[in-house]
Amino acid sequence: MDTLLEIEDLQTAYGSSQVLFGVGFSMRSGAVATLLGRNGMGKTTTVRSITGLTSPRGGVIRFLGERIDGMRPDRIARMGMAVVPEGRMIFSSLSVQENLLAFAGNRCHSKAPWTLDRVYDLFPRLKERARNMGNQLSGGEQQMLAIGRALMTNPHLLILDEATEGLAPLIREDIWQCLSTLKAAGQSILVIDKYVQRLVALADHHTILERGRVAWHGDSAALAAQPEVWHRYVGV
Ligand SMILES: Nc1ncnc2c1ncn2[C@@H]1O[C@H](COP(=O)(O)OP(=O)(O)OP(=O)(O)O)[C@@H](O)[C@H]1O
Repeated sequence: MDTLLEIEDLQTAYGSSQVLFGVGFSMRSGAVATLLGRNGMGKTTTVRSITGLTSPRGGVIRFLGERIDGMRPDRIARMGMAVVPEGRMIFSSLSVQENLLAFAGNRCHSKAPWTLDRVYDLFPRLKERARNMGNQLSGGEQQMLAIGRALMTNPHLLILDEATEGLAPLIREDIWQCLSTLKAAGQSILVIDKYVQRLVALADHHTILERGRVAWHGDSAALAAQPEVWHRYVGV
């Protein structure tokens, strides 16, 4: 499998406050990777650095073999990176269907691209709600819509930042199931979340951040075998 994302020695700051101190990890195409760590450890800042929302002060980020550190967020998105951000950010005054169509495209030139019908197959609930406005949806439905909308861009890499935050356990399980389906279909996914036990079953590779540095990285078998690592760095 090809390397999809490579991060080396990432240094990111907000003004004079440095948050990332040499973060590095890489992801292969088709893999599901996680970024784990307690609140405030730098996960969202890492995502903001990768997606171009916050320019890193130092380090290298390569996506599809091309350097993207310092590149504008819209250009990075057009290369085939889609983020489901914390807070979902769906358009409340557009219908479900309009939200899904707003960013439709085939950025990874897939032979079997995501379409409205395929998204509705993945999330039948969205089909039932197709004509409802974004602000009429439950939290779980909004999350499904945010994921569906990201898929409609046919991204090489899908990034979910705290996608299950605030969701009821059953709805959260729906989201995990959806990610399993996407993984089986070969979608590369970077997941930021705190449900280590569930992520060990879903993902291939994990990077744990502690105060802006990589505290641990390894595969699911290694993480499953070291629950003390979860307790120490993720607090579960
Ligand atoms: N816009 C900002 N300006 C200044 N400091 C910030 C900003 N955003 C985040 N920080 C600080 O950077 C550090 C890392 O935050 P970040 O959001 O990356 O952590 P996180 O691991 O994603 O945590 P959470 O799960 O709480 O979002 C924290 O100390 C936070 O207070």
